[in-house]
Amino acid sequence: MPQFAANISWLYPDLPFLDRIAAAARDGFTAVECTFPYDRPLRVLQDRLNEALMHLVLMNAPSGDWAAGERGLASLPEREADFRLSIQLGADWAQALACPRLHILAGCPAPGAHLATAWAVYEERLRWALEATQGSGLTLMIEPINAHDMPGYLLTEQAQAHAVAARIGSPRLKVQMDLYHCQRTEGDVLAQIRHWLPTGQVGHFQIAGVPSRCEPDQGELPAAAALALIDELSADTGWSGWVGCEYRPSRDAAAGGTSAGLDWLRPWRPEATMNAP
Ligand SMILES: O=C(O)C(=O)[C@@H](O)CO
Ligand SMILES: [Mg+2]
Repeated sequence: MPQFAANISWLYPDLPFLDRIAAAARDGFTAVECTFPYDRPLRVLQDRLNEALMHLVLMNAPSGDWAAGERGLASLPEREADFRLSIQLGADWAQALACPRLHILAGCPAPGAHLATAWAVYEERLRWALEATQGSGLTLMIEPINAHDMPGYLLTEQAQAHAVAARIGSPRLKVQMDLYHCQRTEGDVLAQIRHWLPTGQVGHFQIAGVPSRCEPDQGELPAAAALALIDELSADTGWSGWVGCEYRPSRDAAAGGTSAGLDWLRPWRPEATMNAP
């Protein structure tokens, strides 16, 4: 059975960030993931995770000036010092929160930038990050992201990410396969899962409906078939990661919010005590 993590940067939007951990626990989740936890007190975050008996399974390293349009620093030649600091800070927080996976966003090279240089910088920075976090137990993640949501983002296709991971060749560098981005960019998501999961280079899945990015069963993503395939291939290959629920709930609080929209998850968690009726 796939294991599911609630992405608390996206789910439970009607609650304060820290309260989303307990809300996810009430809905039967045993793990959460998030994007950027850095503006909350670390100690409070630790306490909330412990109180809810919740694992944090994925977070992002700081990714530059988001408000100014930056989406990671890893491929930006002029941001080397800031990139290194972001990895050190991200790794420190991940370790303090017992989070085993740290996503490093590739970044959006400036319009007109020399792309071959951006790719070379990206690989060199990932190698540096692996070296810098050696002994931490952290797995570093790279995620192809679709160009509708993140115009200009360097890493858009599964094959690009897997080629980078294969060239670097570290068991601590894995691909974060977000089925929403994959379906929007490349389509044929079942064939993509069948192709890439057995490589051993997929370290985490994420899921959302396409194209709305709402509940996974809304829209064109074959969510149930994708999860069944992950289940089947996990049994064949021994893959045992998480599926992050990274979507924008379609129901507002008056209509039951995130919890009421979790019906799509019910077949996969028969043992869980889910709030949704
Ligand atoms: O946008 C996504 O998809 C993610 O997984 C984020 O972590 C990128 O910020
Ligand atoms: Mg994602």
